[in-house]
Amino acid sequence: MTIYQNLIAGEWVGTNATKNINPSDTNEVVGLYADGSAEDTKNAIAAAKAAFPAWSRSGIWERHVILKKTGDEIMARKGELGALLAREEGKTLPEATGEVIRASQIFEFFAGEALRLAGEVIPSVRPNIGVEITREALGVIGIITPWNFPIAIPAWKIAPALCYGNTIVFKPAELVPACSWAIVDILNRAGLPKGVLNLVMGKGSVVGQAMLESPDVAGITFTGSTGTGRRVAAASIEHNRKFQLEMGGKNPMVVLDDADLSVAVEAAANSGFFSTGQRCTASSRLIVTEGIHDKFVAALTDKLKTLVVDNALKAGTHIGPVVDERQLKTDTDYIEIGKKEGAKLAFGGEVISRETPGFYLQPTLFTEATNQMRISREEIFGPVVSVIRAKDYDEALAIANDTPFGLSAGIATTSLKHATHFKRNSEAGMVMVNLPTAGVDFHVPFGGRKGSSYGPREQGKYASEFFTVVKTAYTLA
Ligand SMILES: NC(=O)C1=CN([C@@H]2O[C@H](COP(=O)(O)OP(=O)(O)OC[C@H]3O[C@@H](n4cnc5c(N)ncnc54)[C@H](OP(=O)(O)O)[C@@H]3O)[C@@H](O)[C@H]2O)C=CC1
Ligand SMILES: O=C(O)CCC(=O)C(=O)O
Repeated sequence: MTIYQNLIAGEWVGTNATKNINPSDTNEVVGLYADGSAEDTKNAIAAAKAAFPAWSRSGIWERHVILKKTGDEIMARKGELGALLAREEGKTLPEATGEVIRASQIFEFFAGEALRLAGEVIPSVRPNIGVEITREALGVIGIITPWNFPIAIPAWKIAPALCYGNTIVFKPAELVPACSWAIVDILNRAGLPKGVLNLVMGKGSVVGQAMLESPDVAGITFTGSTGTGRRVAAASIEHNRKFQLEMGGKNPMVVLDDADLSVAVEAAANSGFFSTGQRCTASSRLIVTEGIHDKFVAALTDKLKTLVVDNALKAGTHIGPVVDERQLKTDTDYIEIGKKEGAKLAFGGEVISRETPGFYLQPTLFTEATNQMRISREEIFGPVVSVIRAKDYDEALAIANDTPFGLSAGIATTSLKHATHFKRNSEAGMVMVNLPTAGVDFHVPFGGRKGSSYGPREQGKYASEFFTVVKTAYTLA
């Protein structure tokens, strides 16, 4: 098997490799991907540093063309890349293809943004002096991404970094290197100068750690677990480096007595179980008021009975496998914790076998949970959801906000008064009314509050806040 190599200073390098395994069929090796070293990371950082002066002063048309070409190629290859994503991560083919389309749209969006870079010219408070406010590129950006969105998250970090004139060292999650390799290959062929984008696949504890320790990395954008996020923060403060963290969620969805039952059930099933619950925006706490509680639980349970858990590539599959054995163990451990805590297992809870050997878990619903249980407080990151009773809207809102996280929050209601109040008073970065808590647009800000996020928002034009530094220049006329 050929080894998909790392890209360092414009050269494909690396002979050590790890296997990328398909979680729907563990007999299948998706490919062999380079296992980079700390030395590789240092070389990549040096290459990015050397490429920075020229790229940060490159013309906006050059950046536009490269980003546009990349978006176009990703879209043209959406079927093939969608299948690759489904094979390496376990998302169903329609979900994976949707994610590939989203990555393409992100590149198209930032291709447009490159042509809209602008500053401000304003008068000084002193006579005969002009003031210019501009945004300049930050420098070498370290990009560390998780396994759950193998193409969209790299896209929404790489595209703005390049658009605003930064150079990059990119370390994807070890479990899902294939889509990352593919977009780096596309960008490289689209004409990026050598050293502007460097790919170092390998272990977080080796490649990621070497990035954290380098004084030459001016900014790190990270998505992943809270534990690793804290390491990124501590190391970055040491180097006076800018950093941006997107971490976990324990996102609530409130269902009120006046909700449209079918809207509420669709939103809850999508939020909690699609993408196998492996989304930081997934809703794993359904907070349901007394009047609709029993009807809602019955209808959601009926819906879960119809969902097919199977190989991600198979037509008709609604829920693919869990990403790997370690995450499956985390999920099943939490199911045991939920039972011991006294929550009622209303549906699922079992690991299941399919035609191909993989990490298949039934969608799992607990009822009679309280917000103090560990299953209600800690991010599980699997298809495991709890229903918590609330006596009325006020109590439901209080429970929704009683969490260390604050990424997204949803409400199912037909009341304008409650929807408006919830949008205003939810302590989350993203609020959804009669919609799933997961599945966001590519052109508007993404991010949360409290323990979920740190630093400026990602995506849309708000991304410039992280990827640039502001300069104020005064000139005597
Ligand atoms: N908010 C989100 O979107 C996500 C949240 N999670 C949460 O995190 C849990 C664990 O997932 P996991 O993949 O282990 O998350 P991690 O935080 O370990 O992984 C995220 C990224 O950080 C890298 N990394 C790991 N250790 C270091 C380090 N010391 N220095 C720098 N980079 C490092 C990883 O590399 P490598 O993969 O090679 O180890 C990966 O690229 C999940 O169960 C879930 O709760 C996970 C993914 C996404
Ligand atoms: O819900 C989405 O669309 C994005 C979720 C996400 O970015 C994540 O889970 O990391």
